Amino acid sequence: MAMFTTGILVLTSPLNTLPLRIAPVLSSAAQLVERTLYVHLHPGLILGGGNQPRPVFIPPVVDLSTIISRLYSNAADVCGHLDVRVLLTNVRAQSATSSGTTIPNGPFPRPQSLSHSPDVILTDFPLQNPGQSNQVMQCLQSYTGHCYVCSPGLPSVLLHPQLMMLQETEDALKEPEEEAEPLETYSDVVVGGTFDRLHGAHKTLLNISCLLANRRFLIGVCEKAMLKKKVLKELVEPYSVRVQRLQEFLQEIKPSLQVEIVPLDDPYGVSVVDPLLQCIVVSEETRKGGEAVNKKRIENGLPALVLHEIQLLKDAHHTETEEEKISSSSLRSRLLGTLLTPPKDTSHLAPLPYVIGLTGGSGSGKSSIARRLEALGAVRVDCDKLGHEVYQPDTAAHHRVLKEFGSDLLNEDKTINRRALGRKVFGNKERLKALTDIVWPEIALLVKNIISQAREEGKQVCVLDAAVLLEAGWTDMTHEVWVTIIPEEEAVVRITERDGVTTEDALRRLQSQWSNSQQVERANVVLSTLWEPEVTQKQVLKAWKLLQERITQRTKGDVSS
Ligand SMILES: CC(=O)SCCNC(=O)CCNC(=O)[C@H](O)C(C)(C)COP(=O)(O)OP(=O)(O)OC[C@H]1O[C@@H](n2cnc3c(N)ncnc32)[C@H](O)[C@@H]1OP(=O)(O)O
Repeated sequence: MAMFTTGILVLTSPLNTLPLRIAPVLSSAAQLVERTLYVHLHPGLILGGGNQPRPVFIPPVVDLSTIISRLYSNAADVCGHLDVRVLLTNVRAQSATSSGTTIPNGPFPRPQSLSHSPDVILTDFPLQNPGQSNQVMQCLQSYTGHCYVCSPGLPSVLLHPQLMMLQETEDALKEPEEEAEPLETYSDVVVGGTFDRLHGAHKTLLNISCLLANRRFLIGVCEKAMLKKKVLKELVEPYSVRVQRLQEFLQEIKPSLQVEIVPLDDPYGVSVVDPLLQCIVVSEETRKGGEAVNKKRIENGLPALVLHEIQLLKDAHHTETEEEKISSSSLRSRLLGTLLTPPKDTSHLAPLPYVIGLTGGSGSGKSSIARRLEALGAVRVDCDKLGHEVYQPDTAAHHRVLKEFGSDLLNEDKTINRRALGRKVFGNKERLKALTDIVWPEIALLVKNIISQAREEGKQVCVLDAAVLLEAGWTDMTHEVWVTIIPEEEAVVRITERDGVTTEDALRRLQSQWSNSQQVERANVVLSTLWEPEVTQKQVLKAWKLLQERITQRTKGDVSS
């Protein structure tokens, strides 16, 4: 059970033993800290050795970048819930300052204030003997207080007092430590990316870029035009949110850097015109993009950038359908079926049956999801079908539709030719509105009757399977809105194959409905039928399980109030 919200972990193990210690140290830290774990690197720091150690600048070396990757990769494996941030305030190339001039490193700056105030200090420093513990903790508090703004008397915890670890360190120290290989650094460094839901791989890229940059760090962040091909693009966080997260992260990681964040509308952005840039940081996947940037720079008469490649982090928790690397697409797909935004106030509705308004573009698989929910116990209300019922001959709607759209719509058996009616209204906003003004109130009455009947029968959940629930303003009838999405190209293929209509007709129909993004904005839960049926089923089971928990919580609340 975690006892603290935010911790600072001061890592003191020498660079040659640190890699082995990271995973156990992070696991121990994760048992104490529940939200943010700042990591301060000071390899070889001696605590409690007589002299009070002071923070000093340490040079960027190749091993340090390996440690950073290892830290984020192990953090993703052993403490995925923690927001880990490796602080580089104390890492500086000998000759570099924030202005880029070449003077030797000055004194260590004033203590840095952190956005989350720490409530515990942790260290991997091994005790020489158990009696030394108080002295080491005092030393740790004083050292950390010189680096970061901390409240006085913060508790400190020694994570590895075990003799076993001490032995291991001593053994390692007996081996001659190799001279650390310096890392080539640059005044101006650039990276590009979407940076959706900042994860360990992003943080590695950003931290290593900060390690490489002495003066300025330029980041191109993908705007809408660059997101078209992304999986579940509708769930990508808004540009402003992504930028704000980056700014907050980088401000803490290396406050001395000049950080510039610019929108990226094409794969190159300013990287091909900025003469001051020296290095671009890429991954195995984006190396080709980096090479393309250099080609353009040379065409533009600018020097090529050094390509610094970092390794992609593996995602130990990835499922069969997800990518092996840590990726934002996997994070987005894990959101499917979960509650993205809490339900609005629905005190005007009877608490049960709990009504889910399930909507989504034509061909998005909404009805197949509704049937899966029905199999789990929900009452399914098929609004398309109810819509067809209101056209029955000798009903008010039948007469009004013929009056409005012409009697040429009549089949021989006096029923309305819906396909022909569809051709008249889909793609023509005014005509469609004329139709829905007639039929929506009628369909809504039928829906309300079914919900009342479900209530009388003691049913817990009703699912309104309604293609244009949001457009019709029917959210007032529902406790939650669930939206199914698939890319438009896929929807067109499904519609043409299923309904035997042309691509143009399919597109016209889709354009008569709200876009995926507009629907997702109003969704409490999002689902997608883009993958195999088993994947859809897993999402539905997850959504159903979480829904049951919400309903139980609500009913408990109602009973106790
Ligand atoms: C609020 C609601 O969602 S009620 C349910 C939707 N019904 C309506 O809005 C009533 C108006 N629409 C209609 O009466 C019929 O769709 C007609 C007459 C236009 C066409 O009838 P049909 O050719 O039998 O087609 P059908 O009713 O199966 O609809 C075809 C597709 O258009 C969608 N659609 C239906 N109405 C609308 C509408 N008003 N706007 C946009 N798309 C619509 C349907 O959801 C369906 O797509 P999907 O099954 O992939 O989700």
